[in-house]
Amino acid sequence: MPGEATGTEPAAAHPLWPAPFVGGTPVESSLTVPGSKSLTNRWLVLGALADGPSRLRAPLHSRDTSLMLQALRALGAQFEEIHGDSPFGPDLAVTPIPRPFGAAARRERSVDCGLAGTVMRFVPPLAALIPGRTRFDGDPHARKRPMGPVISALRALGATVEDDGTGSLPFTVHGPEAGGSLAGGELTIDAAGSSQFVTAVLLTASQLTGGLVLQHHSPDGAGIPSMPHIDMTVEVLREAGVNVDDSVPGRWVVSPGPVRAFDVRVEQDLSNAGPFLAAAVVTGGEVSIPHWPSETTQGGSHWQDILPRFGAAVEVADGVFTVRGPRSVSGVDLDLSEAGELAPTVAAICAVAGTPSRLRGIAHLRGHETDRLAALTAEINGLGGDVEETADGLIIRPAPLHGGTFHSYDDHRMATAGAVIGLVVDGVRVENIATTSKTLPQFPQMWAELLAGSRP
Ligand SMILES: O=C(O)C1=C[C@@H](OP(=O)(O)O)[C@@H](O)[C@H](O)C1
Ligand SMILES: C=C(OP(=O)(O)O)C(=O)O
Repeated sequence: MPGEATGTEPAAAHPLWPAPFVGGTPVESSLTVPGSKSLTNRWLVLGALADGPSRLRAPLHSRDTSLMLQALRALGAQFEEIHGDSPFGPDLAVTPIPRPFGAAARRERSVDCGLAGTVMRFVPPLAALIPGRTRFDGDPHARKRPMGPVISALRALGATVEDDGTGSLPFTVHGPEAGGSLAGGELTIDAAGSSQFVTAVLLTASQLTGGLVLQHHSPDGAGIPSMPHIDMTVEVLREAGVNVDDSVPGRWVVSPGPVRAFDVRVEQDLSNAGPFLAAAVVTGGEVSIPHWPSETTQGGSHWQDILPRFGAAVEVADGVFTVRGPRSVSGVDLDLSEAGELAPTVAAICAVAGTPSRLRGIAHLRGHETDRLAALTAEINGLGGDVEETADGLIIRPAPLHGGTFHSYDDHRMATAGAVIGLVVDGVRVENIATTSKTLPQFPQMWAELLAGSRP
C-alpha cells in the first residue's frame, strides 16, 4: 500500500513487473540517461522569472517536470516544445511570466504538486509574488511530506498562507495586491528536514524588493542534508545573473535584481544513472555512461566515490564514466547525508553484498516520496533480507534472498531498487514499475535495452 511501510506485505494495488533476472551473467552496456530533474525544474522556475525568453536544451520530460510546467503555466509562463538534439525529447522555449506580475495570470489558480518535492517547495514562493490566490495540493502521500519551513518562510516574508496548521499540503498562498511586492530582508529557516526548503526561498529571492539574507538554524544543531543541491541552486542562479553570496556556511545573501534570460543544456541525471551503474556492480559486469560532466553539482557525482567502496572499479576517461563490478560485492559503511537521493540504489546493492553495510546520515529520507527507511526495510526483508532501521539510516546484513513482490510505494527509486535486486534474485516482481515516470519514464525500456545480450 503506497505510503505505508508496515513490514507485512501489503496487497499489490498495481500491476507487477517481473524484474529481469540475469543469473550469473554480467551486464555489459553503454548508455546515456535523460536530463536531470533537479536542473530542469530549477531552470524552469528561473525561466518563468527571467527578463526575456529562454531555452532549455535536453531537458527532462517526466511527471515531475510536466507538473512543474503546469504549475508555471497557471502563474502565467508559457512553454513551447522545439526540436532539439536529445534522443529523450524536445527542447523547451520559455516565455516568462509577463510583468508587472498578475497582468496575465488567473486570479484563482490551483497547482497539482503530484509527489514532486521540487514543485511543492519551489513554486509557493513564486506564487507569493503574483497577485491572486494559488491553492497547492498533490498525491495522497504528498500531504505527508514536510512543508512547514516553506509556509513559515512565506509568512515571515509577509505573505498570507491559508493552511490547516499541520505544516503540509494542502494550503493556499495569497499573492500581493496588484502592483505590490514582498519586501524581503532577513529570514531564518530550519532546513534540517530538506535542502529544498533553502532552494525554495533562494530561487525567487532576487525578486524581493530588498533581496534576502537567509540563515539556516535548527534548534538541535542539525545540519542541512543534500548540500550539493543547494550548491546547484546557487550555481544556476549565478548563471542567470543573480548575485548570491554563500561565503558563510549556512547563510546566503541574494541581491535584488533581474534573472537574466538564458540558453542552457541540461546535464543528464546522474542519480538516475545509478540503477544502471548498480547493474554492473551486482552482476560483476561493466557499464559505461558517456557525456559524464567533468564538473557538476549533482549529488550523483558521488557514484565515483561510492561504487569503489563496494569493490567496483571506476574510471572516468574522456567524459565516459565506466564501472566494472567486483567478483563479490562487499558491504559499505557510508554517510549519505550529501546524497540521500542515492540511498535506495545503494541499499539495493547492500542487500546483495557479502558483508554487512551501514548507511548513515539519512534520517530525512522519512520525508521523501515515502518513508524510504521503512519502505526499504520492509521490502528487502520481504525478500528474506536482514535490514534494520536506525535513527538515521539502515543496517543491512547479508541474507539469502528469494523472489517475491517488491512494493514501490509510488516511489520511483524504490521501483528501480527492486529492479537492481531482481537482476540477481530470481522471481522479484516490482509493483507499479510505471511509477518510474516521476523522473525516468523510459526506465522499463532502458532496462530491457541494458540487459539485451546479458540474459542467462
Ligand atoms: O533540490 C532538489 O532538486 C532535490 C533535493 C534533495 O532533497 P532533500 O534535501 O529533501 O533530500 C533531493 O533528495 C531531491 O531528490 C531533489
Ligand atoms: C527525493 C526525491 O524527490 P523530490 O524531488 O520529490 O523530493 C528523489 O527524487 O529522490
